[in-house]
Amino acid sequence: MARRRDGPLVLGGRPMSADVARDRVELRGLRVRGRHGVLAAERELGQVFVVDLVLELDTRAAAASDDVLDTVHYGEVAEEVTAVVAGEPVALLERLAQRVADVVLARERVLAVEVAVHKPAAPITVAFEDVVVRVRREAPPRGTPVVLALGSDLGDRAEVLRSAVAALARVPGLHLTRVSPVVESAPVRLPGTAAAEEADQQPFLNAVVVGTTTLAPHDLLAACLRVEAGHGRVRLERWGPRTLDVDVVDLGGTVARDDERLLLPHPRAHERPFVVVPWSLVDAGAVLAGPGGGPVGDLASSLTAADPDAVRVRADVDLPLPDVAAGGAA
Ligand SMILES: Nc1ncnc2c1ncn2[C@@H]1O[C@H](COP(=O)(O)OP(=O)(O)OP(=O)(O)O)[C@@H](O)[C@H]1O
Ligand SMILES: Nc1nc2c(c(=O)[nH]1)N=C(CO)CN2
Repeated sequence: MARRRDGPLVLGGRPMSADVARDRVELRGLRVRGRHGVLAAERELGQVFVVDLVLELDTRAAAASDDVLDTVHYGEVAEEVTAVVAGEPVALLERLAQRVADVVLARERVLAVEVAVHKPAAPITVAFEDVVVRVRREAPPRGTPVVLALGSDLGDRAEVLRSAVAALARVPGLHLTRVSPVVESAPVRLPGTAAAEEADQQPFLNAVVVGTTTLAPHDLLAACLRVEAGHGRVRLERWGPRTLDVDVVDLGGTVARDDERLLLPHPRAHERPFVVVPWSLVDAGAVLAGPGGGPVGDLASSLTAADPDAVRVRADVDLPLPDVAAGGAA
C-alpha cells in the first residue's frame, strides 16, 4: 500500500490538491471497427469508429524522472480503448463514450478524460461530414492508502476483531480492501510494569487492515478512537489490557512527527512483530516510511529472526472483510 515513487507528496495516487498540474496527453484519430448502433445492419456489418482522447494528468513526476512508469503509457491506453470499441456492441455512441471513459479513468494517474467518439459512416439519409459524441468525465476521489493495526487481549478477542473490522468498514470515507491473517503474541508490557502473566493478561490477537481513505488525518484517527470506544475500550494503564486497540500505522507514507495526537507512521510500528508480520502477509511489497522504516517484509524477517516465537499466525481465526456494498457490515 505504501509503495510510491519519489516526487511531490502523493495522497491517493495524485498530488495533494494544492499542487496539482492538469497537463494534457492527447491521442487522436484512433480508428477501430466496431458493431455499435441502433440498426440491425450496423450490428451485422460493423463500421469504423474514430476516437479522440484527452487525458488530464500531472506529468511533472515523469518530466523529472523520464520514466514511463511515472505517467500514463498512451500505447497501453490505445490498446485498451481499441478493445472496448471492437468489443461488445452497444446501441448508442453515448454509452460507448462512457465505456471508453471508464477504462481510461481506471488508470490511477488520470484526473479526467475527454472522449470524442466519431461515427463518420453513420446511417444518415442525408449528406453529412461526421457525427460525434463528446463527453468529459472526472475521476472519482481515490483516497489515500491507509494501514490500520488492530489488537485485542480482553474478552472474546476474535469476536472483537471481527466486529471492529465490520465497524471500520462502515466508516464513511474509509474503504477497506484487505484484511491480514490474525496473529497471536504475548503482550508487550511497558518496561517497569508487571509482566503480562502477573498482570493476568491473555495473549493478544492482532491483525492489519489496508484500504484507502478520503478522510482528513484527524478525522480518520477520531473514527478509529470511536470504534475502540464502541468496543468498550477504557484507558486505565498505558500498554495495559484492552478490548480493542486501533492504531493508524501508515497514511499515504506521510511522515508527521509534530503533533502528538497523531504521529505518522505509528512511531512503534517498525519494532512490533505483531504489526509488521500481518502487514507483510497482507501486502508483501509494502514499505514503512519514516525512522526505522523500510520494506515491511524485511522488517518482519528481522524481527522474527531475532525472536522466532514473537508471533504465531492463527490460521484458525477467520477475520473476513465485510461486503459493505451488499450490506454485509450493516
Ligand atoms: N498513529 C497513531 N495511531 C493511533 N493513535 C495515535 C497515533 N499517533 C498518536 N496517537 C495518539 O496516541 C494516543 C494513545 O493511543 P493508545 O491509547 O492507543 O496508546 P497505546 O495503545 O497504549 O500505545 P501505542 O500507541 O504504543 O500502541 C491516542 O489517543 C492518539 O491521539
Ligand atoms: N502483543 C502485543 N503487545 C502489545 C500490543 C499488541 O497489540 N500486541 N499493544 C500494545 C499497545 O498498543 C502494547 N503491547
